[in-house]
Amino acid sequence: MIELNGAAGEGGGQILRSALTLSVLTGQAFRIRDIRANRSKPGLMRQHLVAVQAAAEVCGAQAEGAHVGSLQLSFSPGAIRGGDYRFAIGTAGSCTLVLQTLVPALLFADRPSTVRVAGGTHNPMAPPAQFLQRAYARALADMGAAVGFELHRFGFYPAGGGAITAMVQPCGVLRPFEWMARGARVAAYAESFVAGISANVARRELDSVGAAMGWEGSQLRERGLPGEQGPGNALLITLEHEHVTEVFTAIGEKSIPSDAVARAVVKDVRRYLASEGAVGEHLADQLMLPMALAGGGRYTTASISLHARTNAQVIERFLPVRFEFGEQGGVHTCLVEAASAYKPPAQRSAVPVK
Ligand SMILES: Nc1ncnc2c1ncn2[C@@H]1O[C@H](COP(=O)(O)OP(=O)(O)OP(=O)(O)O)[C@@H](O)[C@H]1O
Repeated sequence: MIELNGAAGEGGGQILRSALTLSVLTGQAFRIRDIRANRSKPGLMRQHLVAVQAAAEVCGAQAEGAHVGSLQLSFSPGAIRGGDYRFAIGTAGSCTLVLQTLVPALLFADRPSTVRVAGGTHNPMAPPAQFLQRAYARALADMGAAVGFELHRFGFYPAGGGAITAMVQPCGVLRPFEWMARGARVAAYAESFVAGISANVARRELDSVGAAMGWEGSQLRERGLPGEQGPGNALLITLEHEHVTEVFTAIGEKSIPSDAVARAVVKDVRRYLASEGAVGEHLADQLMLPMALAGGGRYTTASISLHARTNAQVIERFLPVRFEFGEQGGVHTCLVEAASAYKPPAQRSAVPVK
């Protein structure tokens, strides 16, 4: 039984999600205490609970302590089964974070899977659906994984009501990959999605982005959505480079002027472009688990977050891998080393136990 402290390091829901994915894959049970203990609403929130329930369903696990507000959880996994799954968060909690818990596990299932999750699709502090479609799926494809994401309907806080489906093909084994430079620019554009609020919001946000970035015409895309998918607003900037695609996001709120929403996303884009790092802050922490499964990999980024370091520590508890972080000339590197790539139980002689 692996014992985890849910308040260690950055102390967020990621500790739980990485543990769930790796428990399903390695067959190792775990117990976690002090889940999100330092957060203003500690313990399991709906999004985390659905991640637990979803992970349990895909492998027939036993879970104790799986209820909203719970600070402790025990999880004993069974064998993973591919198939067609549906989960509903029931609030605007993030669908994408639930999907990121299941997708790496289902890559090693016995057959293809689809997973439809209903809830929030464009939340602050979580990847928006387009991040999964453009940035995350592309990086997984670099490692040999065929994963697609379909956004059926937007879901914004507080109503939720959005839905995304992940389509996952078993990959057999992931291959190590290196993202050391982003390469030449292929495309750059901003999109403002508005649902149930004035189209002027989108226009003002895009005008501000255009002025700040020197962009015009088709680089500034107004995306009006059916009113019943709102009210809500998300401003996204996508940068497609030769080797990496990044998506930067700001979620509009009633109390925040359009100009401030635009400034927030432009600041993140400028920070990324000012660095030689290939991947942005969020992709950096999301690549770590698949890289560990691939048994190797490396990337450069502007800085390594506490979130990423905490994630590395959790991954190292489940897999015989070692993360190393370095820095040269202001560019940070994350390297993962392992004797071999992860293989599902049918292909390996023994479950890797640390
Ligand atoms: N704008 C964004 N674009 C892409 N990914 C994002 C963005 N904002 C946050 N993320 C990702 O969402 C994940 C959030 O993890 P985190 O543990 O903070 O979430 P949580 O479960 O909501 O936890 P908590 O509320 O405990 O902090 C991280 O992988 C982070 O990189």
